[in-house]
Amino acid sequence: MQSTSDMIQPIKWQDQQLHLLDQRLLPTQQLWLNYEHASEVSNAIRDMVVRGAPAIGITAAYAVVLAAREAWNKAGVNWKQAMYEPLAKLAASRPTAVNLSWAIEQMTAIYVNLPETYSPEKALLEAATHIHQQDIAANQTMGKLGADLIDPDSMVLTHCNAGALATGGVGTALGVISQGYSDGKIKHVYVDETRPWLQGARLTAWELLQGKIPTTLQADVTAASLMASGKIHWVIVGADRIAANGDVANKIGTYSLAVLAKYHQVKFMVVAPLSTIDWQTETGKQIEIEHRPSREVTHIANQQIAPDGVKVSNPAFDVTPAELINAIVTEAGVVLSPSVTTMKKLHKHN
Ligand SMILES: CSC[C@@H](O)[C@@H](O)C(=O)COP(=O)(O)O
Repeated sequence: MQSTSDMIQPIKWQDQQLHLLDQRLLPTQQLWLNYEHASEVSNAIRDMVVRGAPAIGITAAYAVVLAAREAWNKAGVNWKQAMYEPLAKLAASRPTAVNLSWAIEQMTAIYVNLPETYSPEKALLEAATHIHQQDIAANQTMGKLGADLIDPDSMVLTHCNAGALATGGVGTALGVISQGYSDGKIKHVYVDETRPWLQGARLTAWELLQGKIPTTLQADVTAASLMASGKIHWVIVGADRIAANGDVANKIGTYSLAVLAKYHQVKFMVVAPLSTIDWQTETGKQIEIEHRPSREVTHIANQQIAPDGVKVSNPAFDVTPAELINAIVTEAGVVLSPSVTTMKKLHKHN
């Protein structure tokens, strides 16, 4: 499989520290930041040093290890109580990507059963590493399952960044695209720049070029005329949270692409691990949408582009109704025409 991730691994645990590739500076600078304190990792997630739902979940799992070490050093046998505050801050760092609370729940389920009388660090590091490895394996499986749905010589459009930078492995949407390219299913990828944070221009275009996959970057507003020209066969995106009925929260602009795709008879694929499915949330209407600072819209690369004092709306995500989606690809299988009923086949795997 042609991989865009041979050189890209945004999250590393080394020398008892968490190392994150600062995604705010890509593609022009590659700077690694080191973390020893859980509260600093919470700030890193909030400030988008690391972003993308699965990557946020993996980072959070390692942050729980740091929180446990600090709790043990500070409170000794009372370390479990001392975990509450740092984990509450971690859980609040970004609200929409469910992988964050999923990872904290997985780690909590481990630590509640650990003895109080010795350091929890080793056991929790094993659990965090397992979450990381699981995501790498899920990416590989999803890549194959998604690529199998695509006809040879297809052209695809992707939005935001759902690649190696957003996950532990080759990526979700970009995992399918990499696999599809090496299988001869995909011959060209169009990438939305993804205003306002420009994940597409800064991250996805960079990853695809490293994988030597033929790529065209375009302004988000180009999608309609591109589809009308007949050049796009699939839109392939990731997800931040999938409700039990198959509604999908993903980067703002995903919903408009799904509406456009329906109108132009272009197929629409969502690729996400099981950790992105929130079975407690019945429909997309209940998903909390993060609103981010105005400055992301009024400025580009620290350059002001809007008048002082203008009112700004900056929702980071939108919800695509299940009825606009042709396939949800997970590591446990593909759900075609997602709905409450068809999604049920995945539930037994969670
Ligand atoms: C595999 S990542 C899927 C999503 O997390 C991705 O498409 C996305 O919307 C990321 O948003 P971001 O705000 O950059 O964290």
